[in-house]
Amino acid sequence: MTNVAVIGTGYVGLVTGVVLSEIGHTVTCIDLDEQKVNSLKLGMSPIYEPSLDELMVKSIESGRLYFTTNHQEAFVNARIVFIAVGTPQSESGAADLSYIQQAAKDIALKIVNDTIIVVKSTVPIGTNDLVEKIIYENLVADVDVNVVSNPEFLREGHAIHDTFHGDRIVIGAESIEAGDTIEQLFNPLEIPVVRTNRRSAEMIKYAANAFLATKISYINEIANLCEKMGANVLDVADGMGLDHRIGRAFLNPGLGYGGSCFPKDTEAIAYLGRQYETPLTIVESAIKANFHQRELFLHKVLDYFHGNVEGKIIGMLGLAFKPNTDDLREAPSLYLIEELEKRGAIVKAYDPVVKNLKQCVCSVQEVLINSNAVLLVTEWDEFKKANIDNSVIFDGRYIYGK
Ligand SMILES: NC(=O)c1ccc[n+]([C@@H]2O[C@H](COP(=O)([O-])OP(=O)(O)OC[C@H]3O[C@@H](n4cnc5c(N)ncnc54)[C@H](O)[C@@H]3O)[C@@H](O)[C@H]2O)c1
Ligand SMILES: O=c1ccn([C@@H]2O[C@H](COP(=O)(O)OP(=O)(O)O[C@H]3O[C@H](CO)[C@@H](O)[C@H](O)[C@H]3O)[C@@H](O)[C@H]2O)c(=O)[nH]1
Repeated sequence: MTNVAVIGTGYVGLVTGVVLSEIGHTVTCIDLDEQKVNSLKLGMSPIYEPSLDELMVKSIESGRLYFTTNHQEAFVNARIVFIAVGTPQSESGAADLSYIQQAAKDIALKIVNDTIIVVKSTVPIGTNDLVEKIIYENLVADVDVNVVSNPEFLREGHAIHDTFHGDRIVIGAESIEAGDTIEQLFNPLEIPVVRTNRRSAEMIKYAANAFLATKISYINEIANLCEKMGANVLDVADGMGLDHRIGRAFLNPGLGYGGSCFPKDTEAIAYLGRQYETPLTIVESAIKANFHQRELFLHKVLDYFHGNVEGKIIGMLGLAFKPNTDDLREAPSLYLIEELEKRGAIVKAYDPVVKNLKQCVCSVQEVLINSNAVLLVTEWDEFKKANIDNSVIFDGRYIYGK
């Protein structure tokens, strides 16, 4: 079993650390955020993710999972160091690599063993090369370093399940031995492994996310046409999805995609296309269609009130960008709240997990009572069972039947 360090304890770093320790490795997770590390040490996860807390506590108690803010402490025994820091969108649309660059410098200054560095963050093609360069330029100890790309495919809300039962593990390595070591690390998971060079591995991640985002934008445009033509998009999606070449997954129409990945990753790959003068016109269109979908929904609501929502009470069911998470990054709810309040509406919202916005109320019932209209924004199971009979509902996720 191997001694591993993980830099970054967000969705990806924390889940990676917990799962690696669950399959027998000894893992130390590092984060700069002291408050986060203190709560993690007590077995409290800062994010809402089904079964994460239980597994985390189990691993801490078994003595195979540690947390620290001190890189040196984490690296002293580590043979493998994962980088799982954020790669947010910068103003140009490109991925902001400043956290990655800082992590590479931290590694260079503080590792003391021959180490394999695994880049798990979603990064533009060529970033693993950059990480290797930064490390070798700043390396203090006389040690060997290999950099391996291992993009992550987990979904929020299913993170633990996806890590144990992923469709594939992608390992992009220039050194066969380093790639073999990472493959062995994941061996107990018994998930099919795809071996490539580093640049292909980096591309697989962006190409997969952009494809899924495009699939969503595609069905959303079909849904808009269905509405005008008397077709039922859910029947259409079922009929299309039974063709195994298409598949039913990611054909759920609605308000479009949000979250911390699709919006920024589609922008980042589109940016690369422009940078390398190979425009990704399909992805560019998917991005535009996604934004249009939110606008269209907003305009349906405004039209219902003849363009004037001043003083109207608008109820909102769901705030998180999707069910089973508390993540609000790029959530359509935030766009809708801003646009409606700007026009003088009073928004009251209920989400089973997100409780910290000033619009939050305590129950579905509270949303339904007295609202002039109700917007279904996140398809939590709880809302599927709610009695909505007497309300004007704008169903942003097509959950209320065909
Ligand atoms: N969230 C997802 O579902 C998901 C899935 C697959 C891939 N990804 C990718 O994985 C990466 C991480 O995403 P996330 O959602 O886990 O990020 P996050 O923003 O939730 O967490 C990143 C963490 O890294 C810490 N950090 C930053 N720089 C550091 C440093 N130098 N040393 C120690 N800690 C540092 C931050 O304090 C933060 O806690 C991104 O590239 C993202 O695109 C995310
Ligand atoms: O048929 C669908 C499926 C999803 N969505 C929306 O798409 C967004 C993303 O959903 P999902 O993919 O389930 O969640 P994420 O946690 O963002 O996961 C995506 O992004 C991660 C980060 O890169 C990847 O690791 C995952 O494989 C990829 O699915 C959400 O707003 C969903 O509401 C739809 O509108 N229709």
